[in-house]
Amino acid sequence: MFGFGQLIDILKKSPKKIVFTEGNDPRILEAASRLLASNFLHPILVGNEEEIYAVASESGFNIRGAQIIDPKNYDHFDEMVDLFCELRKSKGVTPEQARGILSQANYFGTMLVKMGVADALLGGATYSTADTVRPALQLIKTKPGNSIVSSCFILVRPSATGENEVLAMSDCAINIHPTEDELVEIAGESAACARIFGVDPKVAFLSYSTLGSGKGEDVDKMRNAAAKAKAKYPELPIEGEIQFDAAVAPRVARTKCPESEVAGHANTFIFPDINAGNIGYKIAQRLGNFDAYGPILLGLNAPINDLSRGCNASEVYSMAIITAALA
Ligand SMILES: CC(C)(COP(=O)(O)OP(=O)(O)OC[C@H]1O[C@@H](n2cnc3c(N)ncnc32)[C@H](O)[C@@H]1OP(=O)(O)O)[C@@H](O)C(=O)NCCC(=O)NCCS
Ligand SMILES: CC(=O)OP(=O)(O)O
Repeated sequence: MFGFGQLIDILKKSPKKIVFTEGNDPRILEAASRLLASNFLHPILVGNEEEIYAVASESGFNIRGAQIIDPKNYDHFDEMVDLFCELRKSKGVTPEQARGILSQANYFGTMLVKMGVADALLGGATYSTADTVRPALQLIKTKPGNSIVSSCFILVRPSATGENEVLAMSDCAINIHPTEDELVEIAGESAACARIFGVDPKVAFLSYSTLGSGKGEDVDKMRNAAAKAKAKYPELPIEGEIQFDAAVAPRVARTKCPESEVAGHANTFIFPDINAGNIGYKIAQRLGNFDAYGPILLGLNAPINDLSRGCNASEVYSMAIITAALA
């Protein structure tokens, strides 16, 4: 069963440094003050020191002991510029352009991870997902063996049995129109992510159709992706194409696809595109009383994660722990 205790235990054995790109956001400062009060995850705040301390003191958060790095007077800035130019040489970036780009906290923070100054990064409290993720895609790149970076939300809600109900939803944040093959990769990565959070994955490739009840290109895409995923991960219970009600409600499953071992019990949901995924996870979060952790980036070569701009300090704290523990 998923509990933050296990992730904190991992960090206690091997404390990590996490960089926050929005160092002067009150939600980040509240989370940083909580992290500083324990000793398993050390925050690095990007921004102007005076400004950060002013916001912290106005908001009543004690951030004494936090490392603050200001791109404007970073000792290793020249070294960072050189490395950036090397990494982006195929794009013909000049040192002057690099200096401008690296004065932005999202690029600067990502380079701190690339240079090994920080182990992990969390951003997106005010930066959009695109602006948080793009530097990572450009500089950190996909893991060997992966063709794309994608993402997963872990949704957690207390259930009547007292155990948490834990679900995984993908890709709600990165790939706008994933292809069949990308959906297969997203499913494999999401199932692996779900397992980390104690879920025994049962994967549903979602659609407006269940096993041929509806027709159309989008139905074909989810059916073909599910078939390819079954062939690629024979050990993984997979169903698709399948509607959400048949995926989660045993009574509906008995009517729509009685033979399926996944239908009625799915817990890892693959959405056809980002429209469905992003709307879907936010409905679960805002109307279904699930806590939503993510987007957790999958297939990226270093632990960097995004926040929703609607996040609160408690979500920042939890996402910081998730990000660093998965490092
Ligand atoms: C992720 C995203 C920002 C990338 O878009 P982009 O920056 O316009 O993409 P580009 O095609 O210019 O690619 C930029 C770089 O990222 C890489 N890239 C783009 N998508 C990628 C992916 N899914 N996986 C791995 N690398 C990717 C490209 O190869 C390129 O690398 P290069 O500069 O070294 O050649 C875009 O897909 C997006 O906006 N997704 C939706 C984000 C969003 O709004 N989510 C909703 C809220 S959570
Ligand atoms: C994940 C997500 O939807 O991010 P935002 O709310 O910041 O757009």
